[in-house]
Amino acid sequence: MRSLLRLWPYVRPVRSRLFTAVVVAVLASSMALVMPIILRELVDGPVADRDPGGVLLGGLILLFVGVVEALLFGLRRWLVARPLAQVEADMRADLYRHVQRLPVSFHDRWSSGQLLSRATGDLQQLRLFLAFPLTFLVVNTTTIVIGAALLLSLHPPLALVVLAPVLPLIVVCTVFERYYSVAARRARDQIGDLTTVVEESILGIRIIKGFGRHRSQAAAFRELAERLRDTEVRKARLLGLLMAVIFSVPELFMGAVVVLGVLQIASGAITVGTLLAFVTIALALRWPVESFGFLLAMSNEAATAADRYFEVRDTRGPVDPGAGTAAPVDGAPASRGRDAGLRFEKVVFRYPDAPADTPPVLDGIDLHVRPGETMALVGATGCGKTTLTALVPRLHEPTSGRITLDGTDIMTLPRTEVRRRVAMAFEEPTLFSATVRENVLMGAHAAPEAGDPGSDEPAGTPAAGSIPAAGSIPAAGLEAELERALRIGQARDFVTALPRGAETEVGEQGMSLSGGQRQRLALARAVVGRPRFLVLDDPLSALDVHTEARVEAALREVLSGTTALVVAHRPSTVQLADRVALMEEGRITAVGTHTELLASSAEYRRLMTGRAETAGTSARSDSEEVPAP
Ligand SMILES: Nc1ncnc2c1ncn2[C@@H]1O[C@H](COP(=O)(O)OP(=O)(O)OP(=O)(O)O)[C@@H](O)[C@H]1O
Repeated sequence: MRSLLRLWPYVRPVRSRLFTAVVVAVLASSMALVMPIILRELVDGPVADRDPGGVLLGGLILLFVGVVEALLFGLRRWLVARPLAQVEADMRADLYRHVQRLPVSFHDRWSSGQLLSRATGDLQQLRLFLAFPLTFLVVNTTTIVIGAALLLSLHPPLALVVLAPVLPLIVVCTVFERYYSVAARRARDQIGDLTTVVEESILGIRIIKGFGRHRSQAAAFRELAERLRDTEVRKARLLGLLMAVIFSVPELFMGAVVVLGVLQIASGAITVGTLLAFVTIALALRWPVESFGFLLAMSNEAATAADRYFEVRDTRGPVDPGAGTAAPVDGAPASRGRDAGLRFEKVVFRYPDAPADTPPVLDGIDLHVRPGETMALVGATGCGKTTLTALVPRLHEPTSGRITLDGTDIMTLPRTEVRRRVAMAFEEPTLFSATVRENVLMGAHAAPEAGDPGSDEPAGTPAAGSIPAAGSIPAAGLEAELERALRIGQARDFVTALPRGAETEVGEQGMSLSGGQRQRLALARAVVGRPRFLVLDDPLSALDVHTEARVEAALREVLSGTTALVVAHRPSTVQLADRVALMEEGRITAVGTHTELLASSAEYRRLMTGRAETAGTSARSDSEEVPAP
């Protein structure tokens, strides 16, 4: 009940329709109880008196009552269909919005399948509950109470026999509820796990095919599907048991009533019409009683679905201390002092779910990227480079220490403002199923929405397929900016060659493009808004040498006007930087120019030359041949 009561804020706007629908359903059900009374009058009156006119009239009245019952049930459906579809849509929209705002650490923990199943199956279950069990639990209880009162008024001793199983049935239902809710929760979680496997297999179909893993993948799927099947069978068994009790026990008592009733007629205590009315009312109560089994089961499923839905909704992102504060105006005095640029001060970071006794991923990072400077971040794989870059746009937040943009602590700025100032391109270039233009212009953020201070997402981030907002660039300049960004990403040629140019849809995750093409669009997206700060996580890794050289040449133009932190694995990318920071096991161990570090750091020499040798590109990257930036 507690779980289901939480639906009230969504149900409130449609409460009058829902209430009307319940009243209409009660009226419709009462029609079924009126019929036996008419029947009694018919049998004891016109039928006993052999009056054909009376029988015809009685028949017509019965027909009329039946038609009214059908119309009322139809009206009930009409009343609830649209409002409840709206409730489902509102809940889904709220869930989507909430999930979009939750921090990256939440998404690291939650599988996509669990989120998908909550946004689809669980919400459908809730709509079904509001449309059906909620109404009929009320309607059937009312019908049973009215029916019981009618039976008691017709013949109290027989009525007590019919109603005798009510108490034992309530006990059985309570026990059932306890077991069924456990199985229902397990089934819904297993559906979430299964959805994750299906989603992963579809997204990773190339890898599965490439490695011939379809059999093992199918086996993994089958195992999960069988587990779900077992849980569903358990649910069916529990429901079957309940239904067997609910169906058979009243039936036995019905049999007893018929025998006792016939004896009563024989002794002249009641009329045939009274017994007929009695039995017909008792039979009319059969469905309300029998339906309690599956109504309870559906309510249980709905309570589980509500729990799962609110589990996500109750997850709070970290509070945004900067939310609501006015962001300092760009170019304010602080930005011109010694604090200008991007500065890390004693930054320590540990992933939220990391065991407490493990060392932090970043341990006391002190680094200053001066305004207009490009700093390359070089380090062995897994040393924490990506993690460090993710802290700048506040995808994660430092465990301790601080990061400043032009002297302002990013924790005092609203997230939307941080992300307006900082643009990113990741090694894995994610595109959305939208056009090239929409994907690239995503990087042009709109001004933060009023009343949206705590959002984890920039206000201008569009949903996949929607038209992005581009607030900081005037509409007239948008075309030119798109052209410029595509030119820097060396993407103009291939975009022009696409069937509809920049208006071409790139398909789900941009899979219709090559890895290098996706990377170039992601780079264009990062530079499109002329960001003040640019964070690039090895953004050229998928490009061939010639394209990489062309992109680098164009990128120099952008980098000269921005403060940039660039994760570099290759000497050629290092060439873009003014200085290089060497990272080892979560610490910055050296900072200097490429030449200085080559001369002073054995680890740096190893990374620059060793990488080249294993990659077989020693001619390009041998330390002697890599020109100092
Ligand atoms: N979401 C996460 N949760 C927990 N630990 C993580 C998470 N992401 C990364 N790590 C751990 O943090 C460490 C640093 O990872 P990170 O991706 O920052 O390294 P990197 O230097 O960028 O590596 P690469 O050069 O291979 O991209 C690794 O040990 C990794 O296992």
